[in-house]
Amino acid sequence: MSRASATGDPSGAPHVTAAVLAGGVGARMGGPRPKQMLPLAGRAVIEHSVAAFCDAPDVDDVIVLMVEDYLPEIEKMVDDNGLAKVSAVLPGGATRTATSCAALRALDTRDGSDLVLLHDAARPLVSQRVIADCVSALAGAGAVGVAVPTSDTVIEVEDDDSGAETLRAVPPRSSLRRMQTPQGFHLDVLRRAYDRALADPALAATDDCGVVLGYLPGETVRIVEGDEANLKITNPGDIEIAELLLRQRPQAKDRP
Ligand SMILES: Nc1ccn([C@@H]2O[C@H](COP(=O)(O)OP(=O)(O)OP(=O)(O)O)[C@@H](O)[C@H]2O)c(=O)n1
Ligand SMILES: C[C@](O)(CO)[C@H](O)COP(=O)(O)O
Repeated sequence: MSRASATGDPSGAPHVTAAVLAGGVGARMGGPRPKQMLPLAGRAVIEHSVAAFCDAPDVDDVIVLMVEDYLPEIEKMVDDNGLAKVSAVLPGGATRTATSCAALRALDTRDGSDLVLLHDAARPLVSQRVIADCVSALAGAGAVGVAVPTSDTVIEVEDDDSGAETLRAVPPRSSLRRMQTPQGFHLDVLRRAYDRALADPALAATDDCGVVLGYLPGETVRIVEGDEANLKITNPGDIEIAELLLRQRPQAKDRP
């Protein structure tokens, strides 16, 4: 697999774009504003997410896909905070999948050998280790997911004839993981997967690695170790948990 750069990087490393997906309204969180705009330790949730990729040495530029009404606020956030790697702030789509497609469209003119990392804006605690591991793993795979083991037993359920939920299956826990983001791709791989997925009227994806698995069956999706702290702000109370996790994290100046 070639790592040659279409962008003329003298090191030969491919160009890496991070796309921060922030097109959701945060229905489960509730409240007047999307959850990615909530304050977390003095910054908006989305600012933590964007800053993490701006700080990542492997990442060349960052695009942000945001709920349309909030685009001016995000542009101001980028300017006010010197988030200089942000190259575009664009509208997201009506579903997460549509927002991933909007990110792909924004990268239409890029070379297929470029790399893209798709990340939930709602995961503000993503670490530099996870970002670096995701990029490194793309040297050996067309797609990379980030996942953690599950300490709970995960079950499958179904409704019985009366509509009551019942247990259908208990898959072996040792092979189960909980998927996180970022998820990384060679751009040509993600393009081919979505070309096929969008032609399928039954498309129902909850993440982008799943689209590659489902529509490009021959493509390896490597899984690298995620981080329990890389939680997805989803429900009321999650901001408070993220605040606690952030307090435990060593400050940049104290890191070895
Ligand atoms: N139309 C959408 C829906 C979701 N997302 C993004 O995908 C990530 C994960 O989605 P989720 O946690 O489901 O966010 P929401 O859709 O905002 O939440 P909810 O389902 O509770 O409305 C979030 O960063 C969210 O902003 C997106 O970019 N575009
Ligand atoms: C992509 C994801 O974060 C992986 O765990 C998750 O599937 C997003 O789901 P959501 O319902 O859009 O939050």
